[in-house]
Amino acid sequence: MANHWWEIQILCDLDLEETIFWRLEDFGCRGMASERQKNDGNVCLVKAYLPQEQVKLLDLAALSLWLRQDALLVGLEPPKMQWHLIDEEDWASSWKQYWQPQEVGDRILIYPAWLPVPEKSERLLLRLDPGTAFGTGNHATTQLCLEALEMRLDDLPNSNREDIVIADIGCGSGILSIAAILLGASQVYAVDTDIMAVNATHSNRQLNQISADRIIVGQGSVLTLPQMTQVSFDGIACNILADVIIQLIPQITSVSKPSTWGILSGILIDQAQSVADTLEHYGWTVATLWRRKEWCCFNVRRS
Ligand SMILES: C[S@@+](CC[C@H](N)C(=O)[O-])C[C@H]1O[C@@H](n2cnc3c(N)ncnc32)[C@H](O)[C@@H]1O
Repeated sequence: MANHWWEIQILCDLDLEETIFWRLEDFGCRGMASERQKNDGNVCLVKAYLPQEQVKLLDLAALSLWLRQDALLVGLEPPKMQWHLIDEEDWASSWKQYWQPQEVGDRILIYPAWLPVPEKSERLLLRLDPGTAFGTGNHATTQLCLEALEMRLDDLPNSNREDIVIADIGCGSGILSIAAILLGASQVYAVDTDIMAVNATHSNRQLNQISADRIIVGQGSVLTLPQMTQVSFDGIACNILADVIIQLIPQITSVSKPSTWGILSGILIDQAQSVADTLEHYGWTVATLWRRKEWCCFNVRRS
């Protein structure tokens, strides 16, 4: 049976675009795009997609109500929202039209797999077909991780970088694993509880012509890592939600060594304190906290 996706279409005042993106992200949408209307530059059409089984009709109606309230609160015309089901194939092609190459940080260019590879690029080309897995590089939480990885790895001399082994917990499309290799890390062990993410990471590794012994992927979570390797991790990247990260901190601690650093993202600013408290309890120091929109990313190290 074909998988179906909700396509949500929202016609709104341009000033509401940012708030609507925020709501849609929070709602769990994967793949969002916005287009200015040709006949009125102050109006845009936002489209967002999510798997059918993820929400019920009632949830969509509630979302529509929130959007209405958000608009009324700031004195703007309420947006017009409609939704319908589309086949997975249509979802993939609708969404692919909108996803464009994107520069992240100083060195990386995320590049959709279906576009022809540019002959020359001053940036590291990270080719990606996320399929249904999370991790296109559009999301603030992923961008924060990519920038943090760049900073961590660029700070090291080349000779040291070649020995760096990283764990990518919740690898999604494999975007962080691939970025780490492009930035010079030696090996990445990537895990995700979702088999679709594991498959996406495998195929994106191949797409980027990275050998299978440099990105090793497994289905599972932190405690799967010691079954995959005896090597200790120099760095850990984990972009999941705060509640999950808090639960995983003891396990993350158990697979790290005294010099391990960590990049933890997917944390809403309101939840930062409870993550920081748990980290401190397990002997981690928050070196820096980076913010983008309502999200933050912790750069941590063992005390
Ligand atoms: C927000 S996505 C991050 C994807 C990618 N790493 C990125 O930065 O864009 C979170 C991923 O974590 C996975 N996940 C959720 N809970 C997990 C857990 N307890 N252990 C491992 N992976 C988990 C999800 O399946 C999802 O693919």
